This record gives sequence, structure tokens and C-alpha cells, in this order.
Amino acid sequence: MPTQLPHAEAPVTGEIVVPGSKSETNRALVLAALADGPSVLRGALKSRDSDLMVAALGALGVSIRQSGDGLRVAPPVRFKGAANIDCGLAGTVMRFVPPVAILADGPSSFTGDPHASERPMGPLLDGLRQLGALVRGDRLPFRISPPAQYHATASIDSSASSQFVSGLLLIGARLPEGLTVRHTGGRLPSRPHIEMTTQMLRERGVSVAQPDDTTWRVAPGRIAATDTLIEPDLTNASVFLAAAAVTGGTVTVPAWPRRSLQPGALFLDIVERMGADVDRKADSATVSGGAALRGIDVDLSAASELTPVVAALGALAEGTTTISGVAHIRGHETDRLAALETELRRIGVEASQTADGLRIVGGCDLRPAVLHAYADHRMVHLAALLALRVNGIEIDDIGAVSKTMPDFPAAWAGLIG
Ligand SMILES: O=C(O)C1=C[C@@H](OP(=O)(O)O)[C@@H](O)[C@H](O)C1
Ligand SMILES: C=C(OP(=O)(O)O)C(=O)O
Repeated sequence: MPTQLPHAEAPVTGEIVVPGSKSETNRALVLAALADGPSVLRGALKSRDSDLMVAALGALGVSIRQSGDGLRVAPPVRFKGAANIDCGLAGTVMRFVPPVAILADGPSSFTGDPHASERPMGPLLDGLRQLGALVRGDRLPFRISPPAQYHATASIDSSASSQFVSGLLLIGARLPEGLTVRHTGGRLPSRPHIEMTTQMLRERGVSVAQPDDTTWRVAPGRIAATDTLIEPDLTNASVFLAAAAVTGGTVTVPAWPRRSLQPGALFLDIVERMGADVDRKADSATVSGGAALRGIDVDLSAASELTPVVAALGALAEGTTTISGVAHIRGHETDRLAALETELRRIGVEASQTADGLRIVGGCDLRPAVLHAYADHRMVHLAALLALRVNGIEIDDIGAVSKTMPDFPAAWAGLIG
């Protein structure tokens, strides 16, 4: 049954506390599993992607339980091979857990949602083969047997996803001779996510060198157990801030970090360029809409997660918005370029794919429709933003938001009023 999305009868105004970052939560879980003792994570995300990560690490022998206001993660003496690890549609699970599985005492098998087998995996699995693992399959489902002897270098083409590099780097310190990862392909997307990986490793005492733009060297050694506070998810926060921009309202997100490697942090600059007012405080961010938004040219290579929300803003702005640098999002939860083109056209937006992005003509006459989510949380966010201005828009599967924010429908309804 499609769900009607709220229309804004008045400017959207309020404050919204968003849950923890998916990217940080799932990295912190993996690093805690690899650490030299028990760790505690506070502010961790609770959603389908983090549940899948908890279950995956549990299957490898990691103990993870709620303790007070945090998650206590205790690594096993040795990881055990897992009969079945369900990756769902989570990129962080399918790309970060297989490297951990090569440290186990036996083989592990990986499965996922039907569409998960369309997501690129080949370069990561090749990287694991270069480290000595035996891997059967090149996409989900696949099976991994740990190496008899570990090698210390992997050269892979990571242009389809930064997560291949991140996944390998996460285990580097635990290999007998450490690990050198080289990216050999074209443009590497989502570089801030790789920096998030290296920063989180360094925070845990791991030495990571980057001799050049496409090479990372992780020294062998211990990964220190930590007590970590996870930042709010700034990409999910952007959807709420965008609601202010498209309705002339004012929305504040508290606990916005002063400095963050989350790509969602870049949203503030983007929405400002489109004409909204942005107030960056030491511990919050506020976006206010006012005059009509204007279309912009924007390279989202560093922050491709933001493409659906920027596409929604472009559709509701005046003039043309051209998003570039995101060819690889054809391999995200769904082919996002095709999905965005199709769904925007369904309500009357002139949208067309380019070689590496989208061209969106704002100011078209828009009509309501039932939009499709393609199991993609961020396609629901697109529909929710469009519905604020186009009365009657519905979404076929609002449950897709459970991937990173199960509470999105209630939080959205609460804010829109
Ligand atoms: O490492 C991460 O946490 C992520 C990296 C990015 O993946 P890609 O490089 O595949 O875009 C991003 O889009 C994804 O949502 C999360
Ligand atoms: C691309 C995304 O997710 P994943 O971690 O599954 O790659 C996303 O959340 O936009």
C-alpha cells in the first residue's frame, strides 16, 4: 500500500535530533571487533544496516550487547568461520565484513537481498585473493576461505566504490606484515569516507601512511579498544534541513559537529549556494529558506550520498541543476541515476542522466504521483521533499528508510506537523 507523504501547509520550522552516522557506527563496530579488548560505542545508530553489522560480527564470534547507554563490543580470541552472513543491501556490511572473515579459523559464506548481487564486489574480492584468501564468486553470494599464508599488498580498481579501499584498510593492522593498498583505476569516489577510515584507525593507535594519492600503507600492530561517541548522521540530517530550504522555514540540527569527515557536512555549503541561509554554530547547524532556490552545477564525487536530496532541491529550484562526478551511484542501493531520472520525470520534472550524473530543470509544472523507492532509503527522502511542495505525492515502500533511520516517518511527520 502506498503511503501519502505530508504536504507543507506552512513553512517547516523546528529542531530535529538525528540518530548516529551509519558510516561511523559500522566502522566503529568493525574496529571494536578487531581491537585488543572490549570497547564501548555511544550514540550508535540502530537501524537495519547496523543490525546487519552486529549480526555479521556476532556470527564471526564477536560479543555485542547493550550496556547502559552504550554498546559493549568484546572481540573473540579468534574469529570463527560463519555459515551465513546476511549483508542485506548494506554496502558497509558486504565490503567491510569479508576482510574480517579472512582472519577467521574457517570459511564464511555471504548472502544478501536480491538487489545486493547487482552491487559491485569484484575488486574487493580480488583484493582478498591477493592477500591469499580463496574466494568463490565475484558478487553476492560468495564464500571466502582464509589464507594459509597472508600477503601484504593489494592493488585494486576502487572507482566503483570507496568501500573496497576502506574495507581492506580496516583489517590492515591485523595482518602479520601490515598492508599496502593501491587504487589502480579511474577517479576514486567518496574520498572523505576513506579519510574517515584512516582517521578512525589513527584514533585507535594504528599507523597509516599515504605515500601518494592512491596508496595507503597500514603498519602491523594492535588496534586499541576505545570508548567512542558516534556523530549524528549528517546525510540523514540534510533531508530535514532541506525541508526548511524548500518551504521557506527554519530547521536546526543540534550536535552538528564542528568538523566532520562525513560527506553530509558538505550539504551546508551546497544548500547555501542554492540560496538558503545557513547558520553554523559551535554545536548546531540551522538552515533557513526564504527567496526561491536557484539551480547550481555541483560535483558530488566526494559526497555522492547527497545526490537524491540535492536532486530534490534542484527539482524545486529555479533554473537548471547539474550534478556531476557520481557515475558510480549506478551501483548504490539501486541504479540511483536511472531511479532519480524516472521518478522525477513521473511528476513532470525535466530530468536526464548524463555520463556521470544528472541534469535537472527546475521550475517545471509538477503533478502528484506514486513514486517508487526501489528499496532505497534515499529515494524515500527525495519523495518526502517533493511532497512538501506537490500535494498528493505517495511512496510505494516507506519501509525502505529502515536501512539507516527507521524512525524517519515519525520524525518527518513530527517536523512537518
Ligand atoms: O564507507 C562508507 O561508509 C560509505 C561510502 C560511500 O560509498 P561509495 O564510495 O560506494 O559511494 C557512501 O556512498 C556510502 O553511503 C557509505
Ligand atoms: C550508498 C549508500 O549506502 P551503502 O552503505 O549501502 O553503500 C547510502 O547510504 O547512500
